[in-house]
Order: sequence, then structure tokens, then C-alpha cells
Amino acid sequence: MHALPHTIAPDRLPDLLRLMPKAELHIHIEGSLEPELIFALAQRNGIVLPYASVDELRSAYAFTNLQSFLDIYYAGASVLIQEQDFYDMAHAYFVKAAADNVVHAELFFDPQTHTARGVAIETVIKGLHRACVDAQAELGVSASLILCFLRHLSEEKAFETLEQALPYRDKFIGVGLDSGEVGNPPEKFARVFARCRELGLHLVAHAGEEGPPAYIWTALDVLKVERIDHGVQAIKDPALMQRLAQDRIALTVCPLSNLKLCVFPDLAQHNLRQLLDAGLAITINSDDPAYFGGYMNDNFTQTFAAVGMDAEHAYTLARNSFEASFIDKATLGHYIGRLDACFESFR
Ligand SMILES: Nc1ncnc2[nH]cnc12
Ligand SMILES: [Zn+2]
Repeated sequence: MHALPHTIAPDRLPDLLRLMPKAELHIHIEGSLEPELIFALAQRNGIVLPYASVDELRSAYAFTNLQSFLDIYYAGASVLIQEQDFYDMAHAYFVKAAADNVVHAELFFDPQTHTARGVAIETVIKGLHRACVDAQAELGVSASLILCFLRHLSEEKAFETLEQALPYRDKFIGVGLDSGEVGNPPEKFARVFARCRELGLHLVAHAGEEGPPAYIWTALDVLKVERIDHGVQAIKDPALMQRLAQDRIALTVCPLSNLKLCVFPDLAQHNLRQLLDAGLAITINSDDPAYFGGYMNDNFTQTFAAVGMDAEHAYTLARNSFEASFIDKATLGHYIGRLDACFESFR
């Protein structure tokens, strides 16, 4: 039975958005590294940063597009050396996620950002995985890992990374595709995604963040992904909109990220509500919260205020986040039950 969210008074909407259980499906764990932790890890590892202070680093966070962000994001990740560093980063994220009533999270990580600096993939995966296990035990947050290939690098490098990761196959549930989109279409990674599919891994890809609808089509038809990360450019292609709606392909949309990377000039002009009202399986996510000025509840409350959505939209977005996740049927039923109970308590 569905809850009846439309009976909830509008002035209670911000509380509802904050308190409702939700899943986060698009978070780059390296993008959760706050400036304070960057400085603490730099000190712990004897690394000299090209910034004098936390404030100076934070003031460099003024981006004009995806690449201007990626340059500073990869530099920030250079302080991650030991397994404990990866653990501490992910643990800090889980504490923030739990405070936002995120009850399930699927974390992207970029192994090539670390292996290129001589950090073993074992160090990366073991640190992150231990934090996932502890998130469940300490915070009641279920979590899993999705390994992302950097699309500005070659498919051969992606294959090498997959080989290095396979001894830890039980510690990640899928693969994704991220980094600079334009000029690096999904089909560049056709063979490595086919191999990951044979291995039974879940498949997702960033597509249509800055890149054209054609990249969303090839992510679906060539890579055979189960979700599209971002995907907001789909609005330009009615046939694609129809395909996404019909096949219930979820889009993991990240409103504050799109704002900070100038995909939309302001939040009021974000197309999330149009995509949702067109029947697409839209979810709200934070992408790189330490860089874009907000975690999950900031994304929800600011987007709702800017585009004028109601409790019905809130319910649909939270429900979509669970239905689009890679959790098993029993856990899905449990989380939907908690979501319905939350909405009932607001009536
Ligand atoms: N928004 C984004 N797009 C592509 N690659 C990313 N890596 C981290 N954040 C990203
Ligand atoms: Zn992303």
C-alpha cells in the first residue's frame, strides 16, 4: 500500500525531506574529502599542499565546468596513501550520510587515481570496504562499492585496472565510468564493459552530464548499463526520454553538482522536475559533496525550494532511490516499509 503524501502540509515539507529514509546512488567517495581532512591526511603522510590553509583551499573551489573541477579533485585525492586514509574518508562520509537519513549508499571509487601514484589497489579497496562493513554495524547504513574507470584514460588501462581488482571481486558490486565526458564516449569502453557483464558485475555510467544524448544511447545500447549517472541532457531527445521512461532506467541526478559545474545557470532552471513529471525514474544525489557545497539533504531541500515540488515528489524520489539500487528484494521491501511509515507519521 502506498502512503498518501499529498495530505502532508507544505510547511512540514523541509522536515519530511530531511527525515525520510533515502538511498544515495551517486557519490564519488573521493568527492566527500573535506578540506579539513585533506589537510589532516597531508600532515599525517608528510605531504606539502600547494595551499596555505583550509580556507585558501576552499576558496579555490570555483568551477566553470566539469574539467575545472576534476583538476582540483584529483589533486585533493593525492593525500590518500594508507588503507586507514581510505577508511577515514569513507567513515566521515557515512557519519554525514546517516545524519541525513541515508540508509543505503552505493559508493563510486576511482582506483586509477590512486594506482597511478603507486598506491596498491588492495589498499584502496580494503580501506573502503572495511568502512562499508562498519557503516552497517555502527550506523545501520548498508553500503556497497562501485569501481569506476576513468574515461579520459584508455580502455587498455581500464582492463589492467579490472585485472588488478579481480582478487577483491567480493568487495565491489559493479563498475561505472566517470571523469571528463566530452570526447570520451561510452563506446570507447565497449569491450571492458562486456567483460564486466560476463563477470556478473552491475553496470552504470556517467552520460549526458555535459555530453550529448547520443552518449546516453550508447551507454544503454553498447555498454548495457542499468542506470545512467546524471543524464540530464536526455531532455533534448524525446525518443530517448521515451526509452528511459519505458525501460525504467534510473537517472542519478545531482542538482548541486550541476549548479556548481554550470550545467544549469541556477537551481530554479534545473530540469529535474520536468524529468520526474515526464515519468522518468529520477533520483537525487550529491556527487562530490565536499566540493559542491552540500550532502543529500542540502540537495533535497535546496532543489525542492528552487523548483517547487511537493510531498508526492518527495515520496517518488525516495522510493525511486531504493528501487533503482542494487539491494536484494527483502532489503528493498524493508526500506520501502520504513519510507511508508515515515510518510504515515507526517499525516
Ligand atoms: N560529476 C562528475 N562527472 C564525471 N566524473 C566525476 N568524477 C567525480 N565527479 C564527477
Ligand atoms: Zn559523478
